[in-house]
Amino acid sequence: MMDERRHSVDIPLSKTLVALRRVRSLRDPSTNSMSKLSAFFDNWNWETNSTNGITLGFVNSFKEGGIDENDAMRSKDLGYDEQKGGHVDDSKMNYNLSKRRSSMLVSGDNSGWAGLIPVKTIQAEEDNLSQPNQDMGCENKSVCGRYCSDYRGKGLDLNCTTPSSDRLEGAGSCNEPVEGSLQTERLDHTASKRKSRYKKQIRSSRVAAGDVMSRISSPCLSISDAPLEGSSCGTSQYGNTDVDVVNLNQSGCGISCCWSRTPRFRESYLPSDVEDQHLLSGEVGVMHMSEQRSIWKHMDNEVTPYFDMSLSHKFRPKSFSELVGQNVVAMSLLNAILNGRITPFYFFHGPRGTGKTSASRIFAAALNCLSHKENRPCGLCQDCISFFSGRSKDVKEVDSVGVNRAERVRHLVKNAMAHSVSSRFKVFIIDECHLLKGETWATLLKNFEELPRHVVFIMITPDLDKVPRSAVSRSQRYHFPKIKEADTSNRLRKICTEERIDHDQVALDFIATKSNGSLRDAEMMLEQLSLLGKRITLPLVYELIGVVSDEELLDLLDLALSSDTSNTVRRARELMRSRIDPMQLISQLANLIMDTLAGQCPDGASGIKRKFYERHASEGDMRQLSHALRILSETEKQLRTSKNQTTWLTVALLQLNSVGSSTSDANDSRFCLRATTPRGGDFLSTSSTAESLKHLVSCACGDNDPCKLGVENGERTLESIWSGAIELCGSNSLKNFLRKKGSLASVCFSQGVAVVDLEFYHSDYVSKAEKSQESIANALQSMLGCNVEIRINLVRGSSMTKYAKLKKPSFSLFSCSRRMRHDSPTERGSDPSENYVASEKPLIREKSSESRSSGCGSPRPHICCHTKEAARTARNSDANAANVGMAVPHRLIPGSTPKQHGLKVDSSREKCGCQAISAQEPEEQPSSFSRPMKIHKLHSETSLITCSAQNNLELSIPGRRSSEKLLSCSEGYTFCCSCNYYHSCAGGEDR
Ligand SMILES: Nc1ncnc2c1ncn2[C@@H]1O[C@H](COP(=O)(O)OP(=O)(O)OP(=O)(O)O)[C@@H](O)[C@H]1O
Ligand SMILES: [Zn+2]
Repeated sequence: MMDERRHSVDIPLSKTLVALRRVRSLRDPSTNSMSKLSAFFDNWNWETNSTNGITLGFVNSFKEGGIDENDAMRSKDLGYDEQKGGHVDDSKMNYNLSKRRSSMLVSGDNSGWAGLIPVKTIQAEEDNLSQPNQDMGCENKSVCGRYCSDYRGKGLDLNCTTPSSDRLEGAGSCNEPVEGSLQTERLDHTASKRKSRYKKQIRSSRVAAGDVMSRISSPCLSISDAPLEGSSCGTSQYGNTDVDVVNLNQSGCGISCCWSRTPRFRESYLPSDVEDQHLLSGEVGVMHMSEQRSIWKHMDNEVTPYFDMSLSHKFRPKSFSELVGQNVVAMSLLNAILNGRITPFYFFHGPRGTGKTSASRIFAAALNCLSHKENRPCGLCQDCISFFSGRSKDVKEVDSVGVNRAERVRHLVKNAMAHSVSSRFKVFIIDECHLLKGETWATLLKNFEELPRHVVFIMITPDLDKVPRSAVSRSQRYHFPKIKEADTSNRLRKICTEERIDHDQVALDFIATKSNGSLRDAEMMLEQLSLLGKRITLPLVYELIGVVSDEELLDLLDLALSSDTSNTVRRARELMRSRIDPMQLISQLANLIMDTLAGQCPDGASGIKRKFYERHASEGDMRQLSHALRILSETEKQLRTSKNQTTWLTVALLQLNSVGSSTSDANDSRFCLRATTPRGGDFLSTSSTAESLKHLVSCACGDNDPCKLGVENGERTLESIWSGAIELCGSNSLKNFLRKKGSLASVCFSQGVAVVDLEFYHSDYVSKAEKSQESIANALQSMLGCNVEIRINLVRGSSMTKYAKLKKPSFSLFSCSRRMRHDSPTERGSDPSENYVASEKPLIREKSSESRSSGCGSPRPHICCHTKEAARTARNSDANAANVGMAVPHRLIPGSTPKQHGLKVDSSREKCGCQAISAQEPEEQPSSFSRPMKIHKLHSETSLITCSAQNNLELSIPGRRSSEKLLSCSEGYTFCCSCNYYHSCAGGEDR
């Protein structure tokens, strides 16, 4: 038509010529007619202009008559400015084109762009699917992969997008014909490049075609089957319930239900919905990616520039077989359908991103699928097509927020009661149903019994506990567990292959690990990484998500477990200063330790990791690691509320090496340092608890004669601690006194408290020390960095001979006198009626019998088993002892006698003036003792002891006066703290 209105835009000549060539190339060589984009380009007019060269004009061939408002608007949108009449920015033009097309589509305006590319033309192109034709203008079909195949699978030979690195170029050549034309100059330069790829593309196109076939089992819409209902497909069965999502398809369709019209932001405003929206629209065959993008812009108030679908939307499963890692659920749901065992209420619950929403849609489709085959939804039948194209009137996704209003839920129920339009089932999918109010649930449940058999509610929630029990108990519940790492990893690999994302498998594995069972999270992470445009490698993943590499982690853990305090601090600070989140670091350390404890070296673990596992396989290491794990878990809790996470994490790391590898039981963190030699010589100085504890650790880790090593280390450490503590004492006289007259005999760590034994060789010194007890305790506390309980012991007979006697190796090793042992009934022996209170067992053992008697399987003699309760009691007891500043007796192990230990036994009590009062009930006999006890009176002071020949029990009498002595008894021998000798007292009678 000559009077057709033309709107012209000036573009540079070179571009125009290339564009012309390009337009020609769009013609089908056989018919010489414009194929895919013919209608579109038929509406562009190319003309020369004397001043501006060639002008590209838009011909409104779809309007008969002259200018109308739309035309004017279009011309404006195209960038034509009559006043200026000059060149218009290409990008602006393209943007306006998209925008305009979008608005026309959304508003149902068929007169303009929507009509430019008749469905028939597209349909015709469908036939050429397997013949990749450059002339069709889609040179990147092969690259487009899933896109092309998907759309073709749906009978929509829409434009293509090029994922990954080819995206931009693809966009130029495929998605945006106009843009493509305008940019052809650039593209032309790359023509040779494209040519070389052409062969590849042909091959890939075949793959794409194959993909269509492979997706036959998926519910893909085929246009030949699809009734293109246009914009007037009837009134929604749901009427104006208004409970639906925002209905962008305002063109009169009235359908307010669709396949993926979830009202949540992430659903509503992401590309898959646009895909769905496009499927919803009457113009299914005419929408191009550019148009989709325009819609996305429109949907997002034209703020967010979308260029592509997110991976998680692109790869949303559309059949049960595509659901990853939910085989049980999928099979169960499918069988329910096949056996006709459908209930009105279903709950899909489980962690986020595990496929609940996808499964609910698949289930809804399968419920109405008309196929007689087992593989449902077939994607081919009438119902599947209308469902997947978003035109199903019987499946509805309900916004849980929207439905929360009373009138809406009533409306919903009313609609549910109505007959389904064309399908067998009327399905309501309510996502995030835990957000429903009580009254909404009440309304739903009130009508539950009356619901027709054809109504199915699928309620989705991540947390079933937040849903009323009354609703849950009436429903079938399907739990969607976290997706296994292997499944996630496989899925990611598949996506990478389809999307041509260059990757290292180990990086994908790591993403799978970090996604915590959420496939969506994994896909999102992959997407982020793919956007970097680099090969996805492990370091890249580390960098993106801020985790520490294996090497760094193991290095740090090794330092922390060793005594290298300064390097531990330095390394930890370095890591956290650079990029690592302390919480993340703790979690990684914990995972590493857990793997080591479980003895699992993951397949594919790095060499360095493997070595670490091998290095920490001994029993001592295991104990150390399990304690480290406890420290980390406590720190993790602390970090959650702490503002200074870095500091506290560093503190925790420093504590890792304080782990009692000398502890025998994971429940008890006690360990002990004990001096074995008389004090004297130069004392080593130490600077920190960690430093002092390293000796202990090395003791426990040593393979050769650990006791000896432990003793030596312990000795050195004690000296260091003592000298350090003395330095911290305020007064010089106290310093001198402690230096000359006192020594540190042992330090026992238990439950964060250090029980310190100090020894003095004269009672005067003891009393002097008692007077300065507070200062000494403070100094030791500063030195050890933890709470301290001190016990001031008198070592009688201050001669070194006596001292040396007490320090005989076999004895001194176990002279941490407050070790607790709570024997099991079998260990205790015959009488189960014996009522054991938290008892303290002598820890003095013969070296030879250590491994046998320790009960914890440890070969280390200074290790024994403790229970928490025993430890607690011991601490109380120790505290009491410390409070009174009394000497603590040494203990004997069952079956041994003092003589065997080279200890003096005083058979004539008169020697020290001890008087044993036999057969006298104690005034404060604890009820827990079932056996009669003997009370011995030593000197004039009353002490309570137990004197059972079989059991070695010691009483802790609450409220004991300071004058009372704490005694112990072993195999009938009692240690008298007054005379420092053992007395025999078996059965209350001296032996
Ligand atoms: N089991 C799965 N199989 C395949 N893809 C999955 C699976 N789970 C999640 N995905 C991917 O994650 C995306 C989101 O899944 P979906 O919405 O079904 O999860 P969801 O469990 O409903 O999550 P939410 O609880 O957050 O709603 C899907 O588009 C898909 O790409
Ligand atoms: Zn079907």
